[in-house]
Amino acid sequence: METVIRMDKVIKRYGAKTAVNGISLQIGKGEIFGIVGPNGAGKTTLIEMAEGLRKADSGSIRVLGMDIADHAAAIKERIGVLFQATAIPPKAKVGELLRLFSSFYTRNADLPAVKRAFGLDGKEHALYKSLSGGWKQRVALALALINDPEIVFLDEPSMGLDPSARREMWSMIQSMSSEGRTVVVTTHYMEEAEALCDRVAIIANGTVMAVDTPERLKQQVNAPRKLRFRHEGQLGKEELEKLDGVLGVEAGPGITVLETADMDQTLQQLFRLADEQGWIVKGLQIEQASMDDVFNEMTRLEGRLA
Ligand SMILES: Nc1ncnc2c1ncn2[C@@H]1O[C@H](COP(=O)(O)OP(=O)(O)OP(=O)(O)O)[C@@H](O)[C@H]1O
Repeated sequence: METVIRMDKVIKRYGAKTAVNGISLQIGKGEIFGIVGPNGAGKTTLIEMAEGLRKADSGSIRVLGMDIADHAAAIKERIGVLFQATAIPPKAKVGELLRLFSSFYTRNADLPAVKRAFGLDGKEHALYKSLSGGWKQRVALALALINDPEIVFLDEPSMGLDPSARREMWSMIQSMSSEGRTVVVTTHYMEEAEALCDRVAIIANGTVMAVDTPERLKQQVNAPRKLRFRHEGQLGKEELEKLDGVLGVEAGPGITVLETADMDQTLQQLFRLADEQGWIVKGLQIEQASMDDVFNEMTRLEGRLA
């Protein structure tokens, strides 16, 4: 895959605070790449350095094959940025905003197509400030595409949106990617990273803790997994607690949940025990680690290293 963003040992300090501490990342053409991390992890600083809005103290950032330190103007022509609501003139009408932002670039998208894509056809005369949060965000996304960018940077695109507006936002971001654009998105929401992103970098304290697909991140994490099953016959809670790897047992009426640190061992021993005691395991479900588990594990690990 062609690399469109390459960061090498990037460092950014604000006085005594090191906000980005030697980050190296490569992002491929057409990827939806997520950057997640707790508050103050350095997400905005990182993304704004790649946009050319902040300067790195050391290391290099190449965007579309050019060094951002030398070619910021040329790169800005070819990237799109999600403007925060506060950066958009509130008394402007939607149509005026689209024309105004178009005038900032020499290269322009097909405006009617952008309006159609974001459902803004009937909204040209609406005042930006009169729109709901979801519609404001549609306008901001349309503005981010106004120069037909190859890469779109979205810093917290679904902040403050309700769940249905958030889902609409996801599908608009997916369309950007299916048009061949690369999308770099920061988020606090692990479920968003999982639903949307091809790969995710988890950052904490200015450092990359892990980069991979959500699926592989979940497989790597050492979080306890759950085994949920129904059973026929009398089963002893104490014996279940003694199985290798078991951390906890919730034995409700008809349903039992085992939390285990060693799924393979627990599974084998569970069936052996059922056999010995003469009861039957039914409807067995294995609950995977979630992206929240991944996030908690990675940030906990970072706390231990810091
Ligand atoms: N302009 C600045 N001057 C001084 N310190 C800053 C500045 N911008 C960010 N910081 C500090 O750098 C660290 C990283 O901030 P940054 O905004 O990049 O993190 P973030 O991961 O985007 O956080 P959030 O999720 O809260 O937006 C924080 O400790 C923050 O206080």
